[in-house]
Amino acid sequence: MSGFSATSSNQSALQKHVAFFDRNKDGVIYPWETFQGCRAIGLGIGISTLAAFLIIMGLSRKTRPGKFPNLLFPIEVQNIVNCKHTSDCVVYDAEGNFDPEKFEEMFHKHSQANANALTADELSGMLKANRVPKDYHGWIGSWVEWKIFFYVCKDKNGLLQKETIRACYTGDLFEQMEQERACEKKRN
Ligand code: HEM
Ligand SMILES: [Ca+2]
Repeated sequence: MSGFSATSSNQSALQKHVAFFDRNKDGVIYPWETFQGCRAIGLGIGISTLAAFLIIMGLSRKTRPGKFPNLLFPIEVQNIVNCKHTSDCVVYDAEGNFDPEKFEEMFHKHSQANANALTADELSGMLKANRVPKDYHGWIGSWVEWKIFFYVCKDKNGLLQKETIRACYTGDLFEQMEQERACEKKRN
């Protein structure tokens, strides 16, 4: 354990974004917790398994600088900022805080059909515009994050709403989705 409470109020937005996947709130995210978190927000078994493997194997080492590799692939929530990549939207600053100005700028630049939502085409355009030349790792990272996000969170008109995107950045979204799913299950 990292000695860090995953629920502390001085967490950065990026720490909150990932803390949802730390199911037992001990500050460390294991592959099975990523799987459970993905299932809790409604992803299928196949994609949740794939996400758990890819995220954990890609990010674990970066959050454990100087530590011996661990085959359980733990991700330390405290150090998640080390996993930031390039070719992103720069809405998370270098410390992993949410930058409201950059968020508005992103919408200003890329939402055309609707002021408060992105279409699939606008999203693709944004990903292309963010690409730093030859930064293939960053291209893939951004593509996977945004395409899964769009697929899971688009509304019935095929739009990704601005407030949904804001909640993804601030770390509230996954919690909301889990609660909504739980309510739906109760109703049915
Ligand atoms: C299905 C679940 C998830 C979705 C849909 C998702 C989606 C996103 C999106 C849309 C961004 C913004 C990227 C940008 O600004 O261009 C982001 C950022 C990020 N996410 Fe997630 N995420 C998920 C789960 C996770 C998990 C489990 C982790 C790690 C434990 C993680 C780590 C990160 C990091 C490190 C960033 C910052 C990237 C950067 O600024 O360079 N995400 N995510
Ligand atoms: Ca944990």
